[in-house]
Amino acid sequence: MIDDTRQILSIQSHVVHGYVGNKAATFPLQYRGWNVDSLNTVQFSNHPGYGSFTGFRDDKENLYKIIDSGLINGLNIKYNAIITGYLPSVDSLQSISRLVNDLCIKEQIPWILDPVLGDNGKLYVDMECVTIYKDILSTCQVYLTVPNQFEMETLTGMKIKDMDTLKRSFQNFHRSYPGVKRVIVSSIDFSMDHSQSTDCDTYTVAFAESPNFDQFQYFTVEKIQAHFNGSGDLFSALLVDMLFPVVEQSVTSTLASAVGKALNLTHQILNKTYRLTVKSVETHPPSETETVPHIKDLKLIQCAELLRIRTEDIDIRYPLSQVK
Ligand SMILES: Nc1ncnc2c1ncn2[C@@H]1O[C@H](COP(=O)(O)OP(=O)(O)OP(=O)(O)O)[C@@H](O)[C@H]1O
Repeated sequence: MIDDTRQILSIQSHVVHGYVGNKAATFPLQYRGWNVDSLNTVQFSNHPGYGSFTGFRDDKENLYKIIDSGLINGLNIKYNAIITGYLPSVDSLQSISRLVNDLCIKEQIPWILDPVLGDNGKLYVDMECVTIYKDILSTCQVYLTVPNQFEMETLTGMKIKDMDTLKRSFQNFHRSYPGVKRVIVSSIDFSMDHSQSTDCDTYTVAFAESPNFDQFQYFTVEKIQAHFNGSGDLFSALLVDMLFPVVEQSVTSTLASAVGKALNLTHQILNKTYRLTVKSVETHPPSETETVPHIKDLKLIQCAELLRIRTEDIDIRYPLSQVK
């Protein structure tokens, strides 16, 4: 019998309660046939979105030793992919990124980098991390990066207001970070710019790949009227799965089809989470500062059956467009 499991190193945050970071990525990946080596960069009681939390951050020496002496030189593990998310300090971001870059180049491992900087106009890391991420992206070999709109704007130094500025931001990105092969901007909300009379019932998920960052493709996706924690971590985990299916299954041939399938599955999970949370949403309406309900915990366990679907059976439900 052929062992067709794949092996991933997932370097992300951990919460004891809830589903963000490694907790959002591990279960879906395991369910879809991956051996997940999850290296937790922090251990917090819960997502900071709850308003309060306790816990601790691991330091760069520990994280470095676990990867270098433990997993790579100790056990000689060969990974099919490495994903990096939240790293808790400037030091750990710098040293772990260098280590992962060297390893990925030496062993030809695809590196999926989530440049965790912030969301909705706000930085939630030290300002210095922006400089470090810029440095990493301009000097390293990255298979795929998945910034959200705010992160793309921060990394390219320009606001994304419409298709024209989005196009320029992809061009700027490629000029500044030529070693990054693929970029997917996970959710662009043109209605955030109140001077634009765009409809706010949809998101745009846009992507471009080397060598041609002068053109990009995008899906227009219907918005669920809620703010979810962990959706980005879930989406990048599912993307990895769609990009590297087991050899015996039909191979997902294009970035567009991998994005389309990952979006479909993400949305089914978010929709089910929304439905299952609706009762408590009704009893806990959005606060005065929020315009939509804040759903802090994905209902991943209740969505287990959704995760069983074979990659080739997942439809691409959203319209795909291209800008040249
Ligand atoms: N309210 C929503 N309605 C529909 N889709 C959503 C919604 N929120 C997130 N998504 C989907 O999940 C994907 C990833 O979410 P998002 O872009 O918000 O990630 P993120 O900002 O990195 O999130 P986080 O870091 O909080 O997990 C998006 O591409 C989008 O398709």
